[in-house]
Amino acid sequence: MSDTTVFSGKTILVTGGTGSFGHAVVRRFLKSDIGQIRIFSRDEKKQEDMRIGLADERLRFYIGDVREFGSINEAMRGVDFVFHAAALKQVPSCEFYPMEAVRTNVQGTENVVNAAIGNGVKRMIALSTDKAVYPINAMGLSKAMMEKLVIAKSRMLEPNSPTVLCATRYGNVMASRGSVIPLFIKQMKAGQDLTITDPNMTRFLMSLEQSVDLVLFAFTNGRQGDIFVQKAPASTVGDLAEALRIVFDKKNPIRVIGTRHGEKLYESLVSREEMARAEDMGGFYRVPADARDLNYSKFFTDGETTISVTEDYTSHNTERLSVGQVVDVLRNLDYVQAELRGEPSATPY
Ligand SMILES: O=c1ccn([C@@H]2O[C@H](COP(=O)(O)OP(=O)(O)O[C@H]3O[C@H](CO)[C@@H](O)[C@H](O)[C@H]3O)[C@@H](O)[C@H]2O)c(=O)[nH]1
Repeated sequence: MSDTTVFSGKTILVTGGTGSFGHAVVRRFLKSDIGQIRIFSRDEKKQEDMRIGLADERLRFYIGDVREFGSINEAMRGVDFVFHAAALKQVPSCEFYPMEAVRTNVQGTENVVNAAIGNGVKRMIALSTDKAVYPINAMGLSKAMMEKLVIAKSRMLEPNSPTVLCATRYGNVMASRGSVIPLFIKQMKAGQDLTITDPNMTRFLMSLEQSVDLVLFAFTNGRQGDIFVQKAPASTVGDLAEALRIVFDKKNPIRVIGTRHGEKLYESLVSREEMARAEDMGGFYRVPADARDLNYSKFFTDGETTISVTEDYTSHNTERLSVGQVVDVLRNLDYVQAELRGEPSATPY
């Protein structure tokens, strides 16, 4: 890791640290001369598996729930940097239990932020999703509120506050647990039809490693209340299925099942309203915190002329990968390589 000097001897805390992102970020940090990594999560079994699997004395495990201020506050003592990944992220479960999404994603984040401020943490990066932009499902809505909360809290901090609060947003992580790539592979291997919702539906494609890159970019470049997005290519679901059939040399028929509850034809990573003030940083966009203060004038009298002429940044208008390009991307994924070698359960968590 190139950021060795920033993290030398420091203590970081990862909420939701036993999940896919947690594993990826921890593996990255263990290559550096980090002082201590604290994993904060609810599930003791997953913590035990991680402790045994990674076997590194710099790891510390904290059982707790972001919903309980006391538990996160205790884990935050003496911490320099926080990566806040704990969340309810399944669209259907949040849809059925929206208050559970509020409790974890909104109130839990408030606890994390308050504990970070109270303990003089230097940087706190919260992980959000493209589903928080123009949200239509409870998961996205709760993540949108999480972002608003981070920004509102950051606005209330003194300019010289030792704590900087930021967020990152990313799209679908390829081959993550329960996602469409493992599903299609399972269907192909079982000789079943590939169940496609809508062949023209698009999603941003990102690897787990890129999600770590994004969070570290936010870490290095973040100013108070910033939201960071990494530019990413997209593909249609139809092309993704076709590419997987090529990679696995299968001819399973396609069956169109229609759009599922709570899902969109395409996702937006940056809204039109945000694009009007976003800073293009090459591979990334920085969306600075809305500078309106509590005198409210900009909510009522001072408008923004550029908004109407700007487009949002979506999986429909970003770089579109061809089937051949998706094939190349898939062949590079560890998960796909393991599946091709016939090593199932390549996702360790
Ligand atoms: O049987 C299926 C399942 C999915 N898809 C499509 O494949 C794409 C990706 O689907 P999926 O991998 O399920 O991702 P999303 O629905 O975009 O979101 C998933 O990934 C998010 C980020 O990890 C989670 O928060 C959500 O709960 C989870 O549904 C979408 O266009 C789906 O319509 C199909 O065509 N057929």
